[in-house]
Amino acid sequence: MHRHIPRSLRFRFFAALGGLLICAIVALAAISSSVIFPALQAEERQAVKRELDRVERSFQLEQQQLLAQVRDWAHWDDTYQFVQGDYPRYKDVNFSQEMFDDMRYQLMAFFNNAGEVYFLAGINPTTGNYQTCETPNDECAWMEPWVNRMQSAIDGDRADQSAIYADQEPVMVGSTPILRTDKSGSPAGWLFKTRALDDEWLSFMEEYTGLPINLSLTRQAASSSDALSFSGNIVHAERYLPIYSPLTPVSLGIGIELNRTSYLTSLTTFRYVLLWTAVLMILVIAVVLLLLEKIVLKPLRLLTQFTQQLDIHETDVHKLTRRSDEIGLLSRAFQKQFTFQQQLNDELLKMSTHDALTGLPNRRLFDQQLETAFSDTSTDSDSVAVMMLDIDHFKLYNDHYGHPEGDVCLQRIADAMYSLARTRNFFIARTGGEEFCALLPHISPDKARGIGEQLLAAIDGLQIPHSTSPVKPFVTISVGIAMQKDAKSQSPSAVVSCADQALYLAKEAGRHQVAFFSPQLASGLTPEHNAPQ
Ligand SMILES: Nc1nc2c(ncn2[C@@H]2O[C@H](COP(=O)(O)OP(=O)(O)OP(=O)(O)O)[C@@H](O)[C@H]2O)c(=O)[nH]1
Repeated sequence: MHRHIPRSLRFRFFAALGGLLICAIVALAAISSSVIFPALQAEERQAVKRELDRVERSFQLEQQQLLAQVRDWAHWDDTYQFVQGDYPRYKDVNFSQEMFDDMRYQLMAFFNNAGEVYFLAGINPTTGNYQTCETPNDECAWMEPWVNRMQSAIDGDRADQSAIYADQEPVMVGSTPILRTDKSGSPAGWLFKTRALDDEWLSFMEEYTGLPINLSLTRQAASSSDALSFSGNIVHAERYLPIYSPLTPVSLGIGIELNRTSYLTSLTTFRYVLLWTAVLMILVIAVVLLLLEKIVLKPLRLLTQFTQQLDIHETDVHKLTRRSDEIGLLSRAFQKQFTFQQQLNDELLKMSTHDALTGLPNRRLFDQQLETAFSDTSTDSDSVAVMMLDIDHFKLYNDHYGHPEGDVCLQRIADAMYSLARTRNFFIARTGGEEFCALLPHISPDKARGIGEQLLAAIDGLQIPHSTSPVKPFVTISVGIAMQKDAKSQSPSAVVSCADQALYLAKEAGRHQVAFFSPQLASGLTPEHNAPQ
């Protein structure tokens, strides 16, 4: 029988491990969202910053190179003489459209030591033609805003540096005072070179850095942090570099576009790891539950059935008691306890149904057997005989030989009766002090009488001396027999009463004899002897 236990160990383990699993998954999710995903994002931002740093360094390198080229030209005796009017062929010898194209210059401006324009040469941004002028007017009017910025830099003592001018399209500028080759003496003027930060320059930078770059001008101060925006697999990053402007704050934004492959791959890998960790945890817990069920819970259920003495198969008991673990120990302890309890029960049962002195069944068992025998009687011709046997003058025996000797006498008589009962297959019990009862099912009156006489003879055969007996010099018994059909009601107690009356008749008739109950004989009895017991 399988009983439902409301809060079984299986339920508790399932709840505990299930709870543990949920906690672990929640913890994994929390760690992911609070630590790992931010770490991955920070790593991506670091990678973007490294790329922006690289682009900024390339930009600065370009500025330094331009400044170095300006200084190379400005610290040269030829240039020195040129701005002092001593070398008129200088411009024809050194300047050409090819040189400007090769060096990616847009404008070269020479100023005398009074800060006035001395000579201008450049590539017209509209026509792409090479032009030289003495002043930024007429066809060289496009140079004017730059020239003004350059002159204000000379006035502001900011003419020995690299800078970005962003009044129109942004340009990179390098400027320095014009000196002799050995840098002796005072400056003869200033030389400025500009390089347009146009599409051509951007293609050059892209080739140089390996990144798509774009530039933008923002009319606000440069911020210290980079601006990042994400769209799909692409991250757009922009860094703002400060540009000197006399009027409004302006900054130059250098933008790059990066593929997020590395970040997205890490994210996918991590999600994959998370998923498999969760699946693995579920699998481990399922296996743990299965093992628990097989190794602990099922044997425990069997043990519970075993301890409750429910219907449990012998092989299962064998399996339980053969185990070498704690369940095996418990099972063996229970088995030992059960065996001990069984023995105790058997002993108690025997004590409650048997007589301690003679070992014969007692009155209680006799009454049970009597009920059974009567209910088993199937036909009218089938009958049960009840026999009552009593030791003659046993009081005298006790008085003469003593009570202990009386006990021995009782035991010997009981043994003799039991031997005969076993061979003749009937039931015998000690129902009182020196009184015995026999129960003989499916027997005829003649055969019952025969058994009664055999019992009488068996006791005679013991030849237990009884010197004070008025009957014989040895211990004798009297026997009263009644058949089931003798009693009107044919109830077990009525038949016993009849047998008792028959015994009384045997005693009255001189003892040491077998008497049969008959209604005629019974009518001569005193009323108290006729009364059923
Ligand atoms: N030794 C011993 N004596 C017992 C035991 N049970 C009963 N007796 C004795 O049996 C005697 C029965 O005496 P009575 O009932 O007067 O019967 P009786 O002396 O046998 O006389 P009748 O039955 O008329 O022949 C009593 O003396 C009881 O003490 C027992 O277990 N051991």
